[in-house]
Parts: sequence; structure tokens; C-alpha cells
Amino acid sequence: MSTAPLCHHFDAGRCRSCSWLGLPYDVQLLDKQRQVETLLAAHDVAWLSPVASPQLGFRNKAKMVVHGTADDPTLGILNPAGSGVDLRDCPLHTPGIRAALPVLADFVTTARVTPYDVPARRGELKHLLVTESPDGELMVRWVLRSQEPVTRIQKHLPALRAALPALAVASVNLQPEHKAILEGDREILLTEQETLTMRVAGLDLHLRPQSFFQTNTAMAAELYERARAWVSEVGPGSVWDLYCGVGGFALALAGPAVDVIGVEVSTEAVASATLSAREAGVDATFVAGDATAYAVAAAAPPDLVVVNPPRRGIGAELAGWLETSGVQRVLYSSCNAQTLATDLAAMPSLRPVRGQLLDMFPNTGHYEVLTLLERR
Ligand SMILES: C[S@@+](CC[C@H](N)C(=O)[O-])C[C@H]1O[C@@H](n2cnc3c(N)ncnc32)[C@H](O)[C@@H]1O
Repeated sequence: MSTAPLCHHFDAGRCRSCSWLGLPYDVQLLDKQRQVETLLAAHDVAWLSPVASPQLGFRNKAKMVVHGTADDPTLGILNPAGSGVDLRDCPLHTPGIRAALPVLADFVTTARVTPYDVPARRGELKHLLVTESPDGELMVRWVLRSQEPVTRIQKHLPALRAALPALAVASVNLQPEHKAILEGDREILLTEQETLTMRVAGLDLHLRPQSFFQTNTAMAAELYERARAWVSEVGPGSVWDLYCGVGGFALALAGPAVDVIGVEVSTEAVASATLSAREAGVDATFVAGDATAYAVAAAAPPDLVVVNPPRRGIGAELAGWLETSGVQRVLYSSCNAQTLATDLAAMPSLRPVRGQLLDMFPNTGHYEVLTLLERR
């Protein structure tokens, strides 16, 4: 039986970012489950069935490198020779993003925003970042070397909005350094609307341009719903959500009988979470700062701590604090089972009793794993 090709760029060898695309999806999921069970084999975890994702069309954020010329830009990646590979029809992205990228490529030409030429260090437009909310609204960000094209972008923005009615938030990010980093610190908002509303798991989460959001909307919803269900079995009176981002876990777990505090290093994300809590009429507090510093300085631990760190994990200091703090339960959501295993080894008094893999990153070797830890 012949099957339709999933991605013509992959088949032609132009893009291998989805390094597992050649594996049938059920094999991908089995391999990931096997991997996480092996990494956590030292623990007696009750594993729930892995949560499958749509294999394509799931990715709510496009991070496109812009190359070529203003008349003929490419949106995609650079190949090893440094030439642009156009991936505007990348099938991982949501249909709304796929429809928007050709319009945004035309805009590069109309507004004369010259793509940045890495070897020559000339040009302006480095990346185009596009996020689609579950409601179909778009956030578009032009990552520029300098402010030079901003006036032209502003001038042509009304025409772009007419061509792309879903465009709700537009901004310019300034990344003046000649470094392979996605974006810089400074953001210039070009629309009145400042946030995209990410409606997942019954929550309306405001997302500002520089904040993190899980890139797979369906899996984000599954993650917060599972957190809500698992934690409700335990009924804690107080919860910290460390590495809270725009507050998904905190707001999913908040309630009249639960005192919730979210801690996050990004002030933008904290502002978004605070706004979402206020609009939902939820009593949750969000603090800008380092998760470890917050924990070690606290007078007393809460009943339950959620941690959802970047790939590096929570690290020895926070793991050590959790180990000795007396906190009864930890809900650890990890996008890197290797660092999860290291962190668990540093908290022998907290036993992972339940785990579930959520396939946040189909067609790659990556995945999210949610684990509930209980004090022995
Ligand atoms: C994997 S994301 C999780 C975000 C959020 N929990 C969610 O569900 O979307 C990790 C978050 O940790 C934040 N972060 C990174 N280092 C941190 C630190 N040292 N202290 C607090 N937050 C940090 C990042 O800004 C990012 O928002």
C-alpha cells in the first residue's frame, strides 16, 4: 500500500529538522516510551499510556530564517552552504500559519525589508516569527538588525492587515548582534493589541511577544488538563508553579481553596500571567525572579510544587532544596528526560509514582514527560 509523502522537503533531503519523520508514527511513540522508561528505570513509576499528537499541522509557532533578497526572499532554514531553503509550506505548522507565510513573504518585497546576509553582515531582516492562537489569531514578529526598516513596516502594515485579517499582534524585535541567536531584548509593538489569547484547557492565557508558550497547542491542553486531574486527587491547599511562563499550570490548578504562586524569570511572562489571572477572577500571584532563589529564600514550602524547567532541568541546588524542604509532592513536567533522571537522582526522598509521556515534538526524538513525585 502506498502512502502520501508527509513532507517533500524531507524526501528531497532539503530539510532534515524532523529527523524521525522516516519512522511510522506509532513506532516513534513506542521508541520514546521505551527511552523514558529506560532513563527512569531506577524508579517504580506507574506509566500511563503515552498521549499521541497529530503528526502534522500541530506547531503553533513558526521560526523562519529569512534569506535571499527583498525581491526574492526565502523563509525557512539555511543549508550547510549558507543558502536559504524555503520552507513556507512546512507541514508541521498549523494551517493558519501556512496560509500566512506566503503573504508575509510578499510583504518583505512590498515593504523592502532586505534579508540579512550573514557572511556579508549586510541587510536587516534576520527572522520572521509567527504564532497562531487556537482561535486563529496571528502574532507576527520581524527580527531586525536595526530600526532602519521600521517606518516602512509601519507604513505598509494597514495593507498587510487587509491581506491577513487574522493578524492581531505585530511587533519588531531588535537583534543587533552578529550572533546565531533567535531574538534580542528590545521589542517594538506595532499594534494596539499587545497579547494573543491562547485558549487551552478552559484557560485564556495572554501571550506577549517575548514569552514562552508550548509549541504544540493540543499537547499543551493535555498537559494542563492532566496536571489539574492529578493534583485534584491530592487536594493541596498551597501550590507553587516554578518556571511558570504565562501561567498555564498555575491557572489550571488555582481555585478558591488553593493558594497559588507562580515564579518566572521573564517579566513579560509574569505580566501576561497576572493579566490572565485578573481577567479570570482567579486568586493567583506571579513573581518575577529566579525559581531556585525564590525557593531557597522562602519561609516555608507549599503543599505541592510544580516545576517545568527548560531543557537543562532544575539543577542540583533546587533539587537539593526540594529534597530537604519537607514538601510532600512535586509535579515535574520535563522536556528532557535525561536531566529529569539526573534531578530525580538528587531527590531520593521524592519518589516518582506516576508518569505519562506527551508527544509535544512529533517526528523528533524529543517529548514532554509529566511525573508526580511523593515524599517517601
Ligand atoms: C519550559 S518553559 C515552561 C513555561 C510554562 N510552565 C508553560 O507551561 O508554558 C520554561 C520557562 O522557564 C523560564 N525560566 C528559565 N530560567 C528560569 C529561572 N532561572 N527561574 C525562573 N524561570 C525561568 C523561561 O522563561 C520559560 O518561561
